[in-house]
Amino acid sequence: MTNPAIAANGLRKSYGDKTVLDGIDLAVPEGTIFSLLGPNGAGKTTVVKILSTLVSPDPASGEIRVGGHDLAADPQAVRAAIGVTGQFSAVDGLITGEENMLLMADLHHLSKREGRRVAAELLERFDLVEAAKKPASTYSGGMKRRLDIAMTLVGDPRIIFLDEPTTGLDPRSRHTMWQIIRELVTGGVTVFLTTQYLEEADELADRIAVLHDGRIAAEGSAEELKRLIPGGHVRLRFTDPAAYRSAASALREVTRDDEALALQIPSDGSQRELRAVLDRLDSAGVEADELTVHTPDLDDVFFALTGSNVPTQPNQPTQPNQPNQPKEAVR
Ligand SMILES: Nc1ncnc2c1ncn2[C@@H]1O[C@H](COP(=O)(O)OP(=O)(O)OP(=O)(O)O)[C@@H](O)[C@H]1O
Repeated sequence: MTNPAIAANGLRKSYGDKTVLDGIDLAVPEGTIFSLLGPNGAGKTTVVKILSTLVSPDPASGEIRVGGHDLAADPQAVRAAIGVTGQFSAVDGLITGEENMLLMADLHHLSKREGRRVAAELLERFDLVEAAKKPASTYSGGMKRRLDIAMTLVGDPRIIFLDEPTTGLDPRSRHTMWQIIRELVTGGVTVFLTTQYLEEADELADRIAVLHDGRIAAEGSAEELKRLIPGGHVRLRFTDPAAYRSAASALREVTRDDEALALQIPSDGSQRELRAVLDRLDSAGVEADELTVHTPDLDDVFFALTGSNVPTQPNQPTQPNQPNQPKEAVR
């Protein structure tokens, strides 16, 4: 990587005797989306605050460069290169969306005329023209996030930190936000995205780092991370204990769950492997009551790496308008 947008070595941060970041290395190429993934309290916001100069890293940290500038030596240059949105939003609810934008333009020392031009263009781009004259406190969650990003773009940053940009949004707003993020990157911006949602990282990120216990537990593309863990499996469930026992002895390499009367067989989910399983069941004269094919996803990676499930959200983006499906229990 010749010129990473963000490069951090041995990033450390403790509060009192609590170590939040225990020496993490990050390298984010320009014009890519990097996702820092971790559950509540993992330290994602702390990383964003450090990289955006809001909080100092511990002195024992190594070199940190953002936008080519040394964070410790030239924080001012770092601030000029970046935009930050998220949990510590800059939106002022008491004034209108347009006034928020103009205030931002003032902060960036744009002339009145240029400020109005940029504000109008961004309000249009983020579908906020109709709401522009209304107080931001009346905006929906999705509109506030869009206004927040629009305000960040007033300064034309090359690197944008998005701290959990879709937490609490409904599926439609979440998809809009994903589209906005993709467009930012198409325009050459580097996005540093924190999220608790595996699906979001899978959907957007070129590279994903899993933060766990103050360290990066794994890093790679979604595909690389999925390859880190054992392959998929077929799960068979029975209601008749005798059928369950016959199937267990007829099949090879089964993992038994005697309580649930369920069998798990390693499988790549291919037609050939499925047929082999079904042929063996047929030969044994047993029929499963339920058959499910499970291919590994980022959830499995997260589980394998951290031993805990990530929280799911009320409406999963892949199944808009449907209740959340329970995660498969057998692993
Ligand atoms: N100023 C502070 N003083 C003391 N502890 C802090 C401070 N800021 C953060 N922490 C602690 O550091 C840990 C990481 O917090 P952080 O906000 O970075 O997590 P996070 O991964 O962003 O979680 P969330 O998804 O809840 O925002 C938490 O245990 C938090 O309590």
